[in-house]
Amino acid sequence: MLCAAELVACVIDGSNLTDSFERMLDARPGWPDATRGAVRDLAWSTLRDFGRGDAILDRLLHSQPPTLIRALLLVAIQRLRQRPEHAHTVVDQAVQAAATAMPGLKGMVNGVLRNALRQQSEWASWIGANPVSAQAYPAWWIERVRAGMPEQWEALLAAGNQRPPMALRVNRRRCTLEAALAELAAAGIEAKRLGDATLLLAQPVAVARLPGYAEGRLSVQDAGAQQAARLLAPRDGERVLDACAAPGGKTAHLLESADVELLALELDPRRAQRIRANLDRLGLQAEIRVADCCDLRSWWDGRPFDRILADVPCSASGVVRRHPDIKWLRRDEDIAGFATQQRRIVDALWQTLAPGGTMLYVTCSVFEQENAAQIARFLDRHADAECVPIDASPDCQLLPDAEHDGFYFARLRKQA
Ligand SMILES: C[S@@+](CC[C@H](N)C(=O)[O-])C[C@H]1O[C@@H](n2cnc3c(N)ncnc32)[C@H](O)[C@@H]1O
Repeated sequence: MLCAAELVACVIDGSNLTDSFERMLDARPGWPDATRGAVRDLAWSTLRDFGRGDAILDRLLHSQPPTLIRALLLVAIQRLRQRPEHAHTVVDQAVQAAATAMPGLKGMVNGVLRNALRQQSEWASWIGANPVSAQAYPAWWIERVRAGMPEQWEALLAAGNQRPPMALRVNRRRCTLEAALAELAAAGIEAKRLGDATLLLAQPVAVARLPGYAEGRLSVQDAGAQQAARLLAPRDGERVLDACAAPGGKTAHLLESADVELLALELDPRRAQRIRANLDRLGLQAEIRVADCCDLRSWWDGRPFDRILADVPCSASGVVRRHPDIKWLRRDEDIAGFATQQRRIVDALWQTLAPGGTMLYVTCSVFEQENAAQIARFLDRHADAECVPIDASPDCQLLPDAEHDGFYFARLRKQA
């Protein structure tokens, strides 16, 4: 419980959750999968519950404790809400954790949690008293989604508070879907077919348990993310640019789909290394370059691309259940910053697309400003661009559900 509280405290202090967890794992190489999973589950569930633990604590605390102790109380309250039948164990674990981290505050933690338990029947009304704790999102986020999707906003917010599904992509160069399903079944892993190369697991499992993963027959990739290669639909012999490529999930899928000449660009050198590792595992080849895709002079040789994947940096609001720290770390004004960055990227990349070529614009966002509004402005600026419909619509906004995360896709064709 203390490790989960440390992760929550890192996020409260402004750090990225995934990076903080990776640092924690690096410092504890011997941790078994079960311990990693338990710490992850506790920290991630606590952070998904944005504002709910605070709504309870604010009624019980008379002064602000140090961040780590507040984080510990949030983790304990989340656990108490999830597992009320284990209340005494949860309180004991929280008190022990406090005794280890800040012995002087052990009594306070004990007192607050026992007081909380005595008033458990009030929790629902405390949480329901304001929209932030009721929905478990910051107020600005609720407003943005409500304005953009007046009919779906509540379902959308609720979906972002669930545990995410786990989907796999079968590397069709090395394995068939049927063979992968049979291998999973033999390993006791239940899965169902979602698409030509997509499997959805009944329950998430540790990657190390996946048969064929190390041998490159399978990858872990959300089913929504797998739509990108289907929609860009590269053909053998084409020249393809993956402009924002790391960690390389979609790069690999494009290379599994057709024999293309692919250039993968990535701004962050550390993240770019992950593209190489992914491609090596899957037996795939591409040119990988560390570059700012907007700075054409630094990387473009002037030969146009037939297809471009622009999987641009974004708010990640469509994958918030996988990255719940973004509810805590993002600010409303950040969204305009992402929109500006996205605009620079698509305007630069458009110059490198061949006449008649296709650029797929992708975000994992559910905010209109980064999606449909961004593309409407792009079409205003570029008279030679048109949207190629996706399933009879000009674009496609996938909302997160039990099968996939939230993504936005717009397929743009340059006039020949
Ligand atoms: C949404 S992620 C890409 C995910 C990736 N396509 C995949 O499916 O695995 C966006 C990536 O773009 C990179 N990026 C951001 N700005 C960039 C730029 N100007 N040029 C190249 N890469 C950039 C980020 O570092 C990040 O790795």
